[in-house]
Amino acid sequence: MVKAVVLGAAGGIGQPLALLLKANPLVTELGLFDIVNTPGVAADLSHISTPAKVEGYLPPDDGLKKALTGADIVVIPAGVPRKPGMTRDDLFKINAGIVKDLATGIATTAPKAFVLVISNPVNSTVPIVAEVFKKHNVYDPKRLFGVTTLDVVRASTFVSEILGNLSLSKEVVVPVVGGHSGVTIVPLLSQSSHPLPAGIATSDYEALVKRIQFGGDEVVKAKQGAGSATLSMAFAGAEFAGKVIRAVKGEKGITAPTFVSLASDPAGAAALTKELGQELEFFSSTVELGTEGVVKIHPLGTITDAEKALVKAAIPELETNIKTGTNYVAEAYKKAEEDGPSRL
Ligand SMILES: NC(=O)c1ccc[n+]([C@@H]2O[C@H](COP(=O)([O-])OP(=O)(O)OC[C@H]3O[C@@H](n4cnc5c(N)ncnc54)[C@H](O)[C@@H]3O)[C@@H](O)[C@H]2O)c1
Ligand SMILES: O=C(O)C[C@H](O)C(=O)O
Repeated sequence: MVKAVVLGAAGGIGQPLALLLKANPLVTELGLFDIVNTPGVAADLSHISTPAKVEGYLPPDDGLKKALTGADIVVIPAGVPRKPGMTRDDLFKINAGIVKDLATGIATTAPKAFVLVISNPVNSTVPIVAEVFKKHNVYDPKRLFGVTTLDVVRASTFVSEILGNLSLSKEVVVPVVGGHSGVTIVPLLSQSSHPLPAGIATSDYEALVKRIQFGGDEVVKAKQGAGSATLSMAFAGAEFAGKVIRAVKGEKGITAPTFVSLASDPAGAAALTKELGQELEFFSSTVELGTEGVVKIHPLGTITDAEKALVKAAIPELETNIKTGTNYVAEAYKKAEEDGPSRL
């Protein structure tokens, strides 16, 4: 039995993600929560002939609590998307509060659930969830993931395009490490399961790296103000959620790059920290998944000088993003204490 819950389920990502989770035969219950439209989305999905029982909830009458009760895995795509000219950090002001409130709901109702954060800026929203869970004394770093799978999906697609064979894209595996925004997105193309053409021009390699790092901008620009990636994100989110579910059900050897706390595997973190040359609280690296979540954080391994430079360039922004999330929760709790009795 697996209950999956989507928070933000009526949105551009939420709806197709809920569809793909409904199509996953391992999901037996699907809880959908949003501030609008979930009863309609749930009624629609409930007619699909797969095992999951679907329920939609809204905020009145404790909808969040009802959606989360009994949750095994919670995926969060709630929040505002970018418009042209915005960075993911520009979303922080609105999305930080949304994610903090939803994390409070999870901490109080489903503290053992695996939590997959899609809401941007991921480099900051994941630390927000961690800090809220710490405040509620329910933090298990092995169970919290920032979803960076879209970067991996893009890398597979763009590499297979360069290799002239899109049908390869399902098989092409490129570790993408670091974080999920601009220069913090670091594709390790030297470790691609399918090497780039021998003698690829430096300018072509650099253009590919840039396209993977800024693939989100391509979609934001093409949507002309109507939002950011939704369908490709739903595909990526369902892919990652599917891996977590399979691992939790006991399948061995499942790995994926994902943005995790380095406290989730201190031994793996020690090796990674040595490679990075400094400590970071969160980092996206290839992670082995198991029944309790993170089993092992893999090191970067052998990488080229160009990739070392990309990793180095990612670190300052990652550090700032992580601090932004952590400080936000500290300040919110401090303010709540000063203001007196609160709902935190
Ligand atoms: N991690 C990634 O790779 C990745 C990829 C694409 C988009 N995103 C991010 O995902 C988020 C959602 O994008 P979208 O295109 O689906 O946006 P959207 O506006 O289409 O949908 C967001 C949904 O969240 C809901 N929502 C708002 N406040 C809520 C709350 N307090 N509780 C529950 N639901 C709430 C809205 O009602 C809406 O239905 C954005 O922050 C976007 O930047 C992340
Ligand atoms: O680009 C965005 O804002 C959405 C998402 O993070 C993406 O990578 O497509």
